[in-house]
Amino acid sequence: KRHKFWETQPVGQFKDAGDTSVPEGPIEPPAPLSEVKQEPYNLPSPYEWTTCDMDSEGTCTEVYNLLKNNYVEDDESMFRFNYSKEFLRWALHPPGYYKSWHIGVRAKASKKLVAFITGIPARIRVRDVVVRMAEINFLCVHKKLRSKRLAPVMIKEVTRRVHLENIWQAAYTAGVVLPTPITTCQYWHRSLNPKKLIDVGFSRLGARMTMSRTMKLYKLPDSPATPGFRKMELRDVPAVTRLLRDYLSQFVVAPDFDENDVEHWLLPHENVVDSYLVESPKTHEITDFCSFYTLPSSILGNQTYSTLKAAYSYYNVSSKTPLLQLMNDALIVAKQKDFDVFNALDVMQNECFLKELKFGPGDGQLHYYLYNYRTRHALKPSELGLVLL
Ligand SMILES: CCOC(=O)c1cnc2ccc(OC)cc2c1SCCC#N
Repeated sequence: KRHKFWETQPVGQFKDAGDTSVPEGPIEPPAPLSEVKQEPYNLPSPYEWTTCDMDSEGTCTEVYNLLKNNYVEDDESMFRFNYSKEFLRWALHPPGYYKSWHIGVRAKASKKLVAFITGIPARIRVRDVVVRMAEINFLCVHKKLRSKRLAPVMIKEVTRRVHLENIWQAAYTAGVVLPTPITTCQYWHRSLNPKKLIDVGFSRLGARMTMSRTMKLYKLPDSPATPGFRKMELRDVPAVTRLLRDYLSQFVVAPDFDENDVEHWLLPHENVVDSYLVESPKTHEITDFCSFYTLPSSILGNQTYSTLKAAYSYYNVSSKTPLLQLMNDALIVAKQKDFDVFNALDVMQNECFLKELKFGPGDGQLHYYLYNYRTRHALKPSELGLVLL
């Protein structure tokens, strides 16, 4: 398949596949900042660059509406992601973020926001090397402006602004295959509200199954089973950071979270991220942790329902409580919070609970990519310890 743009970029090229003679690491060296293009790339004449201040209520609403109406849909156009404003502010304002990396494109005449792309800084470890990277996300071009080749110039512009901060690597995901995935993950879905998922046409009644039999199959207890299972609080940040850093050290690619990162990414934030831990009733030691983020989707073309309330597995650590039991408690609290479905990728050790907790495999795949960084060979999903929003 021709990738006119990606064949010009420092990413693993399909033609080099299998060539393990090249060492793991950057594909191109950093350039002196004086050699980085100082002015923005040219857009087609009707359009102009804009920097989106997500702390501005008006701008945040414009970004929210652009994504709500034009962002990623599943292959059957049953759902479209509907990231909330609160979630977008959380996702784009981690410690050390750059407003200049929240890039919009406006139509000069109407001043309407017609496209968006973002970066946030992150420290990502690849094997034993911690690399400063940009996590690229929320690339969105208005439906009416597709195939105008806006995406390549937006990717070049965010890359330029990342280079200006002396960062030369990036991480991103896509539902499509580009040169060249470091790994390919599978989505899995655990019904919490099976009747709604059947009514919207996502799930189907199993053979010889009634609706009431199906609802019983997915029924969960009213409260978590693990003694000492409770919401995470600010005072838990140091202990959760230690627990998470130890746990993530087993994976080939994982974030290098410090306490500031844990406070931002994992402290409960209503309608954005929920996190729980197990504090041993006896020793008061924090032994386990689980978390999920809130990402609703618009349900397209359904008379009865307009929104799917979906929870997405985030970072989970089990050191004393079996991961199966910990994740069943996560399902229980997600159901208590009226989520319709609990989604998880087959990354980290998730495989060990997916089938047993009645997750079903999705038909979508998620490909993970690194920019300007070659890994010796592709990873298995179980070697990946990174969840991007
Ligand atoms: C019921 C299970 O499917 C989803 O939760 C869902 C919801 N919204 C989407 C919007 C765009 C979309 O585009 C790929 C997929 C979905 C999906 S399935 C893949 C995400 C997961 N898990």
